[in-house]
Amino acid sequence: MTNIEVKTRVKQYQIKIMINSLHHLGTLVTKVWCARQVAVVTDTNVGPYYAKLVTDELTAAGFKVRVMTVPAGEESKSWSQVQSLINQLSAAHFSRSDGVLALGGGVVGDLAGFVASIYMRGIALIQVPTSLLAQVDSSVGGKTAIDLPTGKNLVGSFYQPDLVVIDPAILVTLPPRMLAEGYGEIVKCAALVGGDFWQSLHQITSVAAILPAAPDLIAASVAFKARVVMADEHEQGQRQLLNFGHTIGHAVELLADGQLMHGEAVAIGLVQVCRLFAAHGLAPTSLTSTLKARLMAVGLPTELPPIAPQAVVAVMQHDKKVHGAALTWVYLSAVGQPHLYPIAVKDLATWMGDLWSVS
Ligand SMILES: NC(=O)c1ccc[n+]([C@@H]2O[C@H](COP(=O)([O-])OP(=O)(O)OC[C@H]3O[C@@H](n4cnc5c(N)ncnc54)[C@H](O)[C@@H]3O)[C@@H](O)[C@H]2O)c1
Ligand SMILES: O=C(O)C(=O)C[C@@H](O)[C@H](O)[C@H](O)COP(=O)(O)O
Ligand SMILES: [Zn+2]
Repeated sequence: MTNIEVKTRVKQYQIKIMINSLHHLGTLVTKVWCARQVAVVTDTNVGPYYAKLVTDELTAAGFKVRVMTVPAGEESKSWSQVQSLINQLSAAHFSRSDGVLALGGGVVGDLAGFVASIYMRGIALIQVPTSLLAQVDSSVGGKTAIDLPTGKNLVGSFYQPDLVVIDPAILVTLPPRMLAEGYGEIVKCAALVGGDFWQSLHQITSVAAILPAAPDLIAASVAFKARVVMADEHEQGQRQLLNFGHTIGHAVELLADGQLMHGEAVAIGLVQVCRLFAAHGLAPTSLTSTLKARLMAVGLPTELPPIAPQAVVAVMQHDKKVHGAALTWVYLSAVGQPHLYPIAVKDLATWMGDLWSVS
Protein backbone atom coordinates (compact mmCIF):
# COMPACT_ATOMS: atom_id res chain seq x y z
CA MET A 1 0.00 0.00 0.00
CA THR A 2 1.28 3.47 -0.90
CA ASN A 3 0.17 5.98 1.67
CA ILE A 4 0.31 9.68 0.87
CA GLU A 5 -0.54 12.18 3.58
CA VAL A 6 -2.18 15.50 2.76
CA LYS A 7 -2.02 18.19 5.40
CA THR A 8 -3.83 21.48 4.80
CA ARG A 9 -4.78 24.25 7.23
CA VAL A 10 -8.20 22.66 7.87
CA LYS A 11 -7.67 18.97 7.26
CA GLN A 12 -5.16 16.14 7.45
CA TYR A 13 -6.02 12.97 5.53
CA GLN A 14 -4.56 9.94 3.82
CA ILE A 15 -4.59 8.88 0.19
CA LYS A 16 -4.36 5.08 0.08
CA ILE A 17 -3.20 3.53 -3.19
CA MET A 18 -3.43 -0.27 -3.27
CA ILE A 19 -4.50 -2.99 -5.70
CA ASN A 20 -7.82 -4.43 -4.44
CA SER A 21 -8.22 -1.75 -1.77
CA LEU A 22 -11.94 -1.67 -2.65
CA HIS A 23 -12.18 -5.11 -1.02
CA HIS A 24 -10.95 -3.54 2.24
CA LEU A 25 -13.05 -0.36 1.99
CA GLY A 26 -15.11 -1.05 5.12
CA THR A 27 -12.02 -1.39 7.30
CA LEU A 28 -10.39 1.68 5.74
CA VAL A 29 -13.50 3.82 6.24
CA THR A 30 -13.94 2.77 9.91
CA LYS A 31 -10.49 4.29 10.56
CA VAL A 32 -11.89 7.76 9.79
CA TRP A 33 -15.68 7.54 10.27
CA CYS A 34 -17.78 6.15 13.13
CA ALA A 35 -21.12 4.46 12.33
CA ARG A 36 -23.34 6.70 10.22
CA GLN A 37 -25.51 6.91 7.12
CA VAL A 38 -23.44 6.99 3.94
CA ALA A 39 -24.68 8.22 0.57
CA VAL A 40 -22.69 6.41 -2.10
CA VAL A 41 -22.92 8.73 -5.11
CA THR A 42 -22.09 6.96 -8.35
CA ASP A 43 -22.99 7.04 -12.05
CA THR A 44 -24.88 4.76 -14.41
CA ASN A 45 -21.66 3.16 -15.74
CA VAL A 46 -19.73 2.69 -12.51
CA GLY A 47 -22.64 1.68 -10.26
CA PRO A 48 -23.38 -1.64 -12.00
CA TYR A 49 -19.71 -2.69 -11.58
CA TYR A 50 -18.83 -1.53 -8.08
CA ALA A 51 -21.81 -0.21 -6.06
CA LYS A 52 -22.66 -3.66 -4.64
CA LEU A 53 -19.11 -4.37 -3.49
CA VAL A 54 -18.90 -0.93 -1.88
CA THR A 55 -22.33 -1.31 -0.26
CA ASP A 56 -21.45 -4.77 1.10
CA GLU A 57 -18.11 -3.55 2.45
CA LEU A 58 -19.65 -0.53 4.18
CA THR A 59 -22.67 -2.42 5.50
CA ALA A 60 -20.45 -5.15 6.98
CA ALA A 61 -18.47 -2.38 8.70
CA GLY A 62 -21.63 -1.01 10.35
CA PHE A 63 -22.67 1.80 8.00
CA LYS A 64 -26.21 2.36 6.68
CA VAL A 65 -25.81 2.79 2.93
CA ARG A 66 -27.93 4.53 0.30
CA VAL A 67 -26.78 4.45 -3.32
CA MET A 68 -27.59 7.60 -5.33
CA THR A 69 -26.95 7.28 -9.07
CA VAL A 70 -26.53 10.11 -11.57
CA PRO A 71 -26.34 9.78 -15.37
CA ALA A 72 -22.77 9.16 -16.57
CA GLY A 73 -21.16 12.13 -18.32
CA GLU A 74 -20.12 15.75 -17.92
CA GLU A 75 -23.74 17.01 -18.11
CA SER A 76 -24.23 15.70 -14.59
CA LYS A 77 -21.99 18.49 -13.27
CA SER A 78 -25.15 20.62 -13.19
CA TRP A 79 -27.47 22.49 -10.86
CA SER A 80 -30.22 19.94 -11.53
CA GLN A 81 -28.09 17.04 -10.28
CA VAL A 82 -26.97 19.09 -7.25
CA GLN A 83 -30.61 19.75 -6.42
CA SER A 84 -31.63 16.15 -6.95
CA LEU A 85 -28.85 14.80 -4.69
CA ILE A 86 -29.54 17.37 -1.98
CA ASN A 87 -33.25 16.53 -2.03
CA GLN A 88 -32.41 12.83 -1.71
CA LEU A 89 -30.08 13.51 1.24
CA SER A 90 -32.72 15.59 2.98
CA ALA A 91 -35.53 13.09 2.31
CA ALA A 92 -33.36 10.37 3.86
CA HIS A 93 -32.74 12.61 6.92
CA PHE A 94 -29.00 12.89 6.40
CA SER A 95 -27.54 15.00 9.20
CA ARG A 96 -24.17 16.61 9.81
CA SER A 97 -22.99 13.34 11.39
CA ASP A 98 -23.52 11.46 8.11
CA GLY A 99 -21.35 11.34 5.00
CA VAL A 100 -21.05 11.26 1.21
CA LEU A 101 -18.81 8.76 -0.58
CA ALA A 102 -18.04 9.60 -4.21
CA LEU A 103 -17.65 6.40 -6.25
CA GLY A 104 -16.82 7.30 -9.83
CA GLY A 105 -14.74 9.37 -12.20
CA GLY A 106 -14.01 13.07 -12.01
CA VAL A 107 -17.61 13.98 -12.78
CA VAL A 108 -18.98 12.11 -9.77
CA GLY A 109 -16.10 13.30 -7.58
CA ASP A 110 -16.58 16.97 -8.49
CA LEU A 111 -20.39 16.80 -8.19
CA ALA A 112 -20.62 14.73 -4.99
CA GLY A 113 -17.81 16.77 -3.43
CA PHE A 114 -19.68 20.00 -4.17
CA VAL A 115 -22.92 18.58 -2.74
CA ALA A 116 -21.09 17.42 0.42
CA SER A 117 -19.57 20.88 0.79
CA ILE A 118 -22.91 22.74 0.74
CA TYR A 119 -25.47 20.31 2.24
CA MET A 120 -26.09 21.58 5.80
CA ARG A 121 -23.02 23.80 5.21
CA GLY A 122 -20.84 20.76 4.80
CA ILE A 123 -20.95 17.05 5.65
CA ALA A 124 -18.12 14.52 5.63
CA LEU A 125 -16.73 13.30 2.31
CA ILE A 126 -14.68 10.33 1.09
CA GLN A 127 -13.39 10.04 -2.48
CA VAL A 128 -13.18 6.61 -4.14
CA PRO A 129 -12.04 7.49 -7.67
CA THR A 130 -12.68 4.89 -10.37
CA SER A 131 -11.31 6.44 -13.59
CA LEU A 132 -7.60 6.93 -14.25
CA LEU A 133 -8.15 10.68 -14.44
CA ALA A 134 -9.86 10.72 -11.06
CA GLN A 135 -7.19 8.46 -9.51
CA VAL A 136 -4.30 10.67 -10.67
CA ASP A 137 -5.88 14.09 -10.37
CA SER A 138 -9.47 15.00 -9.51
CA SER A 139 -9.81 13.04 -6.23
CA VAL A 140 -6.77 14.85 -4.83
CA GLY A 141 -6.67 18.43 -3.61
CA GLY A 142 -10.24 19.26 -2.72
CA LYS A 143 -11.48 21.13 -5.79
CA THR A 144 -15.19 20.46 -6.36
CA ALA A 145 -17.32 21.98 -9.11
CA ILE A 146 -20.22 22.04 -11.50
CA ASP A 147 -20.26 23.71 -14.92
CA LEU A 148 -22.23 26.69 -16.23
CA PRO A 149 -23.19 27.24 -19.90
CA THR A 150 -20.51 29.97 -19.94
CA GLY A 151 -17.65 27.84 -18.67
CA LYS A 152 -16.25 24.79 -16.92
CA ASN A 153 -16.19 24.50 -13.11
CA LEU A 154 -17.52 28.02 -12.60
CA VAL A 155 -19.38 27.10 -9.41
CA GLY A 156 -17.64 25.08 -6.73
CA SER A 157 -15.64 24.99 -3.54
CA PHE A 158 -12.39 23.88 -2.00
CA TYR A 159 -13.49 20.97 0.19
CA GLN A 160 -11.01 18.37 1.36
CA PRO A 161 -12.17 14.78 1.92
CA ASP A 162 -11.50 12.68 5.05
CA LEU A 163 -9.94 9.88 2.98
CA VAL A 164 -9.15 8.94 -0.62
CA VAL A 165 -9.07 5.24 -1.53
CA ILE A 166 -7.50 4.40 -4.88
CA ASP A 167 -7.76 0.87 -6.28
CA PRO A 168 -5.88 0.63 -9.61
CA ALA A 169 -7.39 -2.87 -10.16
CA ILE A 170 -10.78 -1.36 -10.98
CA LEU A 171 -9.32 0.35 -14.04
CA VAL A 172 -9.76 -2.99 -15.87
CA THR A 173 -13.35 -2.06 -16.67
CA LEU A 174 -12.45 1.43 -17.89
CA PRO A 175 -12.77 1.74 -21.70
CA PRO A 176 -9.46 2.48 -23.53
CA ARG A 177 -10.61 5.99 -24.50
CA MET A 178 -10.97 6.89 -20.80
CA LEU A 179 -7.61 5.31 -19.93
CA ALA A 180 -5.98 7.50 -22.57
CA GLU A 181 -7.70 10.70 -21.41
CA GLY A 182 -6.56 10.07 -17.83
CA TYR A 183 -3.07 9.68 -19.19
CA GLY A 184 -3.38 13.23 -20.60
CA GLU A 185 -3.31 14.60 -17.02
CA ILE A 186 -0.34 12.31 -16.21
CA VAL A 187 1.59 13.84 -19.13
CA LYS A 188 0.70 17.28 -17.74
CA CYS A 189 2.10 16.39 -14.28
CA ALA A 190 5.22 14.73 -15.66
CA ALA A 191 5.94 17.67 -17.97
CA LEU A 192 5.71 20.02 -14.98
CA VAL A 193 7.95 17.81 -12.84
CA GLY A 194 10.48 16.61 -15.46
CA GLY A 195 13.30 14.24 -14.39
CA ASP A 196 12.60 10.53 -13.81
CA PHE A 197 8.83 11.03 -13.88
CA TRP A 198 9.03 12.45 -17.41
CA GLN A 199 11.51 9.78 -18.52
CA SER A 200 9.23 7.01 -17.21
CA LEU A 201 6.58 8.05 -19.77
CA HIS A 202 8.77 6.82 -22.62
CA GLN A 203 7.72 3.24 -21.75
CA ILE A 204 4.09 4.14 -22.57
CA THR A 205 4.03 3.50 -26.30
CA SER A 206 0.34 2.51 -26.57
CA VAL A 207 -2.87 2.58 -24.53
CA ALA A 208 -2.26 -1.07 -23.64
CA ALA A 209 0.92 -0.06 -21.81
CA ILE A 210 -0.97 2.24 -19.40
CA LEU A 211 -2.70 -0.38 -17.24
CA PRO A 212 0.40 -2.32 -16.12
CA ALA A 213 2.19 0.96 -15.34
CA ALA A 214 -0.85 2.53 -13.64
CA PRO A 215 0.11 1.96 -9.96
CA ASP A 216 3.47 3.74 -10.43
CA LEU A 217 2.01 6.51 -12.61
CA ILE A 218 -0.77 7.11 -10.07
CA ALA A 219 1.68 7.20 -7.14
CA ALA A 220 3.98 9.68 -8.93
CA SER A 221 1.12 11.98 -10.01
CA VAL A 222 -0.62 11.93 -6.62
CA ALA A 223 2.63 12.54 -4.71
CA PHE A 224 3.34 15.57 -6.92
CA LYS A 225 -0.19 16.97 -6.68
CA ALA A 226 -0.35 16.43 -2.91
CA ARG A 227 2.91 18.40 -2.51
CA VAL A 228 1.55 21.28 -4.57
CA VAL A 229 -1.79 21.33 -2.72
CA MET A 230 -0.10 21.29 0.69
CA ALA A 231 2.01 24.28 -0.32
CA ASP A 232 -0.88 26.23 -1.88
CA GLU A 233 -4.35 24.81 -1.21
CA HIS A 234 -6.29 27.80 -2.55
CA GLU A 235 -4.34 28.39 -5.75
CA GLN A 236 -2.69 31.66 -4.83
CA GLY A 237 0.75 30.54 -6.01
CA GLN A 238 2.23 27.29 -7.30
CA ARG A 239 -1.12 25.45 -7.60
CA GLN A 240 -1.77 27.65 -10.62
CA LEU A 241 0.83 25.53 -12.43
CA LEU A 242 -1.63 22.59 -12.43
CA ASN A 243 -3.59 24.66 -14.93
CA PHE A 244 -0.97 23.88 -17.61
CA GLY A 245 -2.88 23.02 -20.81
CA HIS A 246 -6.22 24.02 -19.28
CA THR A 247 -6.62 27.61 -20.55
CA ILE A 248 -7.11 26.39 -24.12
CA GLY A 249 -8.24 22.93 -22.89
CA HIS A 250 -11.23 24.11 -20.84
CA ALA A 251 -12.42 26.45 -23.63
CA VAL A 252 -12.14 23.71 -26.26
CA GLU A 253 -13.83 21.16 -23.97
CA LEU A 254 -16.81 23.46 -23.45
CA LEU A 255 -17.12 24.39 -27.12
CA ALA A 256 -16.81 20.76 -28.27
CA ASP A 257 -20.16 20.19 -26.56
CA GLY A 258 -19.53 16.70 -25.21
CA GLN A 259 -17.38 15.49 -28.12
CA LEU A 260 -14.13 15.77 -26.13
CA MET A 261 -13.39 14.25 -22.73
CA HIS A 262 -11.58 16.50 -20.24
CA GLY A 263 -8.21 14.73 -20.63
CA GLU A 264 -8.52 14.89 -24.43
CA ALA A 265 -9.15 18.64 -24.31
CA VAL A 266 -6.19 19.01 -21.94
CA ALA A 267 -3.99 17.06 -24.40
CA ILE A 268 -4.94 19.55 -27.13
CA GLY A 269 -4.38 22.42 -24.71
CA LEU A 270 -0.91 21.16 -23.71
CA VAL A 271 0.34 20.98 -27.28
CA GLN A 272 -1.31 24.20 -28.42
CA VAL A 273 -0.01 26.25 -25.48
CA CYS A 274 3.52 25.03 -26.30
CA ARG A 275 2.94 26.04 -29.92
CA LEU A 276 1.59 29.45 -28.93
CA PHE A 277 4.47 30.27 -26.60
CA ALA A 278 6.97 29.02 -29.17
CA ALA A 279 5.37 31.38 -31.72
CA HIS A 280 5.91 34.22 -29.24
CA GLY A 281 9.54 33.23 -28.75
CA LEU A 282 9.13 32.15 -25.10
CA ALA A 283 9.51 28.38 -25.58
CA PRO A 284 11.64 26.22 -27.88
CA THR A 285 9.71 24.92 -30.90
CA SER A 286 10.99 21.37 -30.16
CA LEU A 287 8.91 21.28 -26.96
CA THR A 288 5.70 21.09 -28.97
CA SER A 289 6.76 17.86 -30.68
CA THR A 290 8.22 16.50 -27.43
CA LEU A 291 4.85 16.70 -25.70
CA LYS A 292 2.95 15.71 -28.84
CA ALA A 293 4.92 12.46 -29.08
CA ARG A 294 3.97 11.36 -25.55
CA LEU A 295 0.27 12.19 -26.09
CA MET A 296 0.00 10.70 -29.58
CA ALA A 297 1.58 7.45 -28.32
CA VAL A 298 -1.78 6.67 -26.67
CA GLY A 299 -3.88 8.17 -29.46
CA LEU A 300 -4.80 11.44 -27.74
CA PRO A 301 -5.84 14.34 -29.97
CA THR A 302 -3.41 17.27 -30.13
CA GLU A 303 -4.87 19.50 -32.87
CA LEU A 304 -7.50 22.18 -32.39
CA PRO A 305 -10.98 21.15 -33.55
CA PRO A 306 -12.61 23.48 -36.11
CA ILE A 307 -13.83 26.15 -33.71
CA ALA A 308 -13.98 29.88 -34.42
CA PRO A 309 -11.05 31.65 -32.71
CA GLN A 310 -13.42 34.36 -31.45
CA ALA A 311 -15.51 31.71 -29.67
CA VAL A 312 -12.44 30.34 -27.87
CA VAL A 313 -11.41 33.82 -26.76
CA ALA A 314 -14.96 34.60 -25.59
CA VAL A 315 -14.99 31.49 -23.37
CA MET A 316 -11.55 32.32 -21.98
CA GLN A 317 -12.86 35.66 -20.75
CA HIS A 318 -14.97 33.69 -18.20
CA ASP A 319 -11.96 31.65 -17.01
CA LYS A 320 -11.45 31.63 -13.23
CA LYS A 321 -7.82 32.48 -13.83
CA VAL A 322 -8.77 36.02 -14.89
CA HIS A 323 -7.54 38.42 -12.19
CA GLY A 324 -7.40 42.19 -12.51
CA ALA A 325 -8.25 42.07 -16.23
CA ALA A 326 -5.44 39.60 -17.01
CA LEU A 327 -5.62 35.85 -17.67
CA THR A 328 -2.71 33.87 -16.20
CA TRP A 329 -1.31 31.19 -18.51
CA VAL A 330 1.15 28.40 -17.75
CA TYR A 331 3.94 27.60 -20.20
CA LEU A 332 7.15 25.57 -20.13
CA SER A 333 10.55 26.87 -21.18
CA ALA A 334 11.68 23.21 -21.01
CA VAL A 335 10.28 19.97 -19.57
CA GLY A 336 10.29 20.48 -15.79
CA GLN A 337 10.50 24.28 -16.04
CA PRO A 338 7.03 25.81 -15.80
CA HIS A 339 6.23 29.53 -15.63
CA LEU A 340 3.16 31.68 -15.05
CA TYR A 341 2.43 34.35 -17.66
CA PRO A 342 -0.44 36.86 -17.33
CA ILE A 343 -1.89 38.27 -20.54
CA ALA A 344 -4.29 41.24 -20.52
CA VAL A 345 -7.79 40.08 -21.45
CA LYS A 346 -8.04 42.93 -23.98
CA ASP A 347 -4.96 41.54 -25.78
CA LEU A 348 -6.13 37.90 -25.79
CA ALA A 349 -7.58 37.90 -29.31
CA THR A 350 -4.39 39.31 -30.82
CA TRP A 351 -2.20 37.01 -28.74
CA MET A 352 -4.31 33.98 -29.66
CA GLY A 353 -4.48 35.08 -33.29
CA ASP A 354 -0.98 33.73 -33.64
CA LEU A 355 -2.24 30.28 -32.73
CA TRP A 356 -4.38 30.14 -35.84
CA SER A 357 -1.95 31.87 -38.13
CA VAL A 358 1.33 30.13 -37.19
CA SER A 359 1.76 26.53 -38.33
N1 LIG B 1 -11.39 18.43 -9.09
C1 LIG B 1 -10.28 18.39 -9.80
O1 LIG B 1 -9.18 18.72 -9.32
C2 LIG B 1 -10.33 17.89 -11.22
C3 LIG B 1 -9.14 17.51 -11.86
C4 LIG B 1 -9.22 17.02 -13.16
C5 LIG B 1 -10.46 16.87 -13.78
N2 LIG B 1 -11.58 17.23 -13.11
C6 LIG B 1 -12.91 17.02 -13.72
O2 LIG B 1 -13.08 15.62 -13.87
C7 LIG B 1 -14.00 15.38 -14.94
C8 LIG B 1 -13.44 14.31 -15.85
O3 LIG B 1 -13.29 13.12 -15.11
P1 LIG B 1 -13.29 11.72 -15.85
O4 LIG B 1 -12.42 11.81 -17.01
O5 LIG B 1 -13.06 10.69 -14.82
O6 LIG B 1 -14.76 11.65 -16.44
P2 LIG B 1 -16.03 10.80 -15.97
O7 LIG B 1 -16.27 10.93 -14.55
O8 LIG B 1 -17.10 11.18 -16.92
O9 LIG B 1 -15.55 9.31 -16.26
C9 LIG B 1 -15.28 8.92 -17.58
C10 LIG B 1 -16.19 7.75 -18.00
O10 LIG B 1 -15.68 6.56 -17.43
C11 LIG B 1 -16.70 5.87 -16.71
N3 LIG B 1 -16.01 5.17 -15.64
C12 LIG B 1 -15.34 5.71 -14.59
N4 LIG B 1 -14.72 4.75 -13.90
C13 LIG B 1 -14.97 3.58 -14.52
C14 LIG B 1 -14.55 2.23 -14.30
N5 LIG B 1 -13.70 1.88 -13.34
N6 LIG B 1 -15.04 1.28 -15.14
C15 LIG B 1 -15.86 1.61 -16.18
N7 LIG B 1 -16.26 2.86 -16.46
C16 LIG B 1 -15.81 3.83 -15.64
C17 LIG B 1 -17.66 6.95 -16.29
O11 LIG B 1 -18.94 6.44 -16.06
C18 LIG B 1 -17.62 7.87 -17.52
O12 LIG B 1 -18.46 7.35 -18.52
C19 LIG B 1 -14.18 16.71 -15.66
O13 LIG B 1 -15.41 17.26 -15.31
C20 LIG B 1 -13.05 17.56 -15.13
O14 LIG B 1 -13.36 18.93 -15.14
C21 LIG B 1 -11.54 17.73 -11.85
O1 LIG C 1 -6.32 20.70 -8.88
C1 LIG C 1 -6.04 21.66 -9.58
O2 LIG C 1 -5.71 22.75 -9.09
C2 LIG C 1 -6.06 21.56 -11.05
O3 LIG C 1 -5.90 22.57 -11.74
C3 LIG C 1 -6.25 20.23 -11.68
C4 LIG C 1 -6.89 20.28 -13.07
O4 LIG C 1 -6.43 19.14 -13.77
C5 LIG C 1 -8.40 20.19 -13.03
O5 LIG C 1 -8.92 20.07 -14.32
C6 LIG C 1 -9.14 21.25 -12.25
O6 LIG C 1 -10.49 20.90 -12.11
C7 LIG C 1 -9.10 22.59 -12.93
O7 LIG C 1 -9.52 23.50 -12.00
P1 LIG C 1 -10.14 24.88 -12.40
O8 LIG C 1 -9.91 25.69 -11.17
O9 LIG C 1 -9.38 25.40 -13.59
O10 LIG C 1 -11.54 24.66 -12.73
ZN1 LIG D 1 -7.64 18.86 -15.55
